[in-house]
Amino acid sequence: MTTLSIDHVSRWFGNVVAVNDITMTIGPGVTGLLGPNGAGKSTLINMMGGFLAPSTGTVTLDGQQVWRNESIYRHIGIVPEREAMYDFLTGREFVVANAELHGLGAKAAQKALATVEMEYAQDRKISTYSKGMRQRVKMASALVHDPSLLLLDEPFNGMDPRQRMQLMDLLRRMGDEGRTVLFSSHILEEVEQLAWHIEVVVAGRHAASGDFRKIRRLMTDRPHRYLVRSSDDRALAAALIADPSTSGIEVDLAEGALHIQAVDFGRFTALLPRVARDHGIRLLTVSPSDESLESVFSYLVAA
Ligand SMILES: Nc1ncnc2c1ncn2[C@@H]1O[C@H](COP(=O)(O)OP(=O)(O)OP(=O)(O)O)[C@@H](O)[C@H]1O
Repeated sequence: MTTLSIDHVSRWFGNVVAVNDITMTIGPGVTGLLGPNGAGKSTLINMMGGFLAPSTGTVTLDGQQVWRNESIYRHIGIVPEREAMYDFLTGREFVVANAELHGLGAKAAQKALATVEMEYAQDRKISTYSKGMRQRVKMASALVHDPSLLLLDEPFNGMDPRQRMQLMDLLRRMGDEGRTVLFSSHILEEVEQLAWHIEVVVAGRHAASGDFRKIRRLMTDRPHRYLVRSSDDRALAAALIADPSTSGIEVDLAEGALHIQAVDFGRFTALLPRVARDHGIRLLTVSPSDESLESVFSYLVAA
C-alpha cells in the first residue's frame, strides 16, 4: 500500500507561484488531478515524482522524502506530458533502454510491453506510431520497474476515443491491483470516468477534493452568470433592482451590457421574462456569459 503525502508544498519560478501551499494525500487506486491549464498540475506531478524540488514543504512516499532520495525512485513511474522519445528506436528498444537505466534487462521490458498490449508493434520504429501507441510505449517505460506509484501528466491528450478507452482500462486495472495511480487532466468528464477520487487545483491552490459526485455538485451548484440584451437594458436593470422578488440575483450594467448573476437558475428563467413584460421591455438574447472551465474552477477556489 503506497501513500503519497504532499505537505504544505509550494513551488515558485522567479516571481510566478506555480504551486501555492498545497496539502493532499494520495492513496492506492486511481486519483484524478483536475484543473485548468496553468493550474500547476505539471509542477505538482514533477515534485511528486522527484524531478523538481519544492520551494517549501515536503513530498513523502510512505513517510520517506521523495526529493533526492534514490531508493525511492524505483517505486515511482512517471509518464510526462511532453514527448521525449528517440523516434529512430523501435518501441522495444526504447523500453529496453529504460529498463537498463533501472539495472533491468529485456525480460522486464517485454513484460511491460505486454502489459500495455504493444507487443504486436514493438519492432516498428517509434516514428511510425500513432499518438496512442507512443503513449503506451511511454507507459511501458514507466512500468518497467514495476512501480507502486504511477504518475501520468495529461495522458489522454491527443488520443482518439478508442485509445482513450484502452488506456482507461489499463489504468483501472493498475488501480484495482492496488497501485497508487495519479493522472492529471483539465477535462472533468475524463476524470469522472476513471478516477475513484478527485483532487482539484486552480491557480496553484488546492480547490476541492472528493468523489466525482461531490465535485460535480460543487461545480453545478454555483451561481450562473448571464449576459442579457433587451430593447432597453438600462430600464430592465432598474426594474430588476426595484423588484421585491429579485433576492439572490445580482444585476450589473457594465460596458454597455447587462450582466446578471443568479444562484437559482429555475427562478431566474421565470422571473426575468415577467419583469421585462411588466415594464414593456423586449428580451432579445439571454446567454450564459462565463461558462468556461476556468470560471467554474475559480468559483470553487473562491468558495
Ligand atoms: N520552469 C518554469 N519556469 C517558469 N514558470 C513556470 C515553469 N514551469 C511552470 N511555470 C509556470 O507555473 C504555472 C503552472 O504551470 P504548470 O505547467 O504546472 O500548470 P499545468 O496545470 O500543468 O498547466 P498545463 O496543463 O497548461 O501544462 C504556469 O503559470 C507556468 O507558466
